[in-house]
Amino acid sequence: MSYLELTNVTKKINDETVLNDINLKIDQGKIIGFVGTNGSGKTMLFRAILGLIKISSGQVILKGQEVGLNTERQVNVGAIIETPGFIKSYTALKNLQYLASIKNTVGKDEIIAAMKVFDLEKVKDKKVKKFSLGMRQKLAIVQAFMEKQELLVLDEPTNGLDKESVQIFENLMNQLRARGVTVLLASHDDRVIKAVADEYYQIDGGKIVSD
Ligand SMILES: Nc1ncnc2c1ncn2[C@@H]1O[C@H](COP(=O)(O)OP(=O)(O)OP(=O)(O)O)[C@@H](O)[C@H]1O
Repeated sequence: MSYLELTNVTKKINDETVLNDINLKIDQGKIIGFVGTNGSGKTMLFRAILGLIKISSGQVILKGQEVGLNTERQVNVGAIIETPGFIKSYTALKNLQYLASIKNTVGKDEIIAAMKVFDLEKVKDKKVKKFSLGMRQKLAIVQAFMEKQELLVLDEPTNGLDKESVQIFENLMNQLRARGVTVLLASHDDRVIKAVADEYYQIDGGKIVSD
């Protein structure tokens, strides 16, 4: 059985079919890209994989467990889905410590080590409200991998990142792959995806149109 398997996944909202009979099999330890224009269904697909929406029909199975709205996930998943919801009056470090306190698997030292990937340890005591868009995005990437999550679901992770930071992101993806982490990566910019993904799929109108 594949690590992640989607079978006939369809999501209808009112009269619109936003995911249309998606079938996917993804092996552990791969970086899989999803490319598509605005509104093609990438975020909705990720919501279905994360169990954030009730799909209209079909099935999502992650590591042998069906993903649903009311099931507690066994797999530790890191995600960036839409605008990261940090507490703006908290510092960067306090935000990450707060998120880490939910599972309580990593402490301050590990969090700071993860921040160092993007040089964020220098601004760890700065409040997130004073962060630029790119800095927030880097913080979102850090929260997605800082607990050594085994699956990362990253929607437009390089949004707002400068060239140098995109390069750091690409290096990070290669390091995570070497550690056996599985990454799903969506972007309307196929450059990053082509640079890091083992395979990628094109999504159009809620359908996978090519791979
Ligand atoms: N809350 C919602 N209610 C109704 N329709 C929605 C909702 N959210 C998304 N949609 C529709 O679902 C479709 C897929 O949207 P989705 O957000 O998955 O696209 P996307 O590929 O992630 O686009 P982008 O590149 O802009 O992030 C679009 O047609 C959109 O209008």
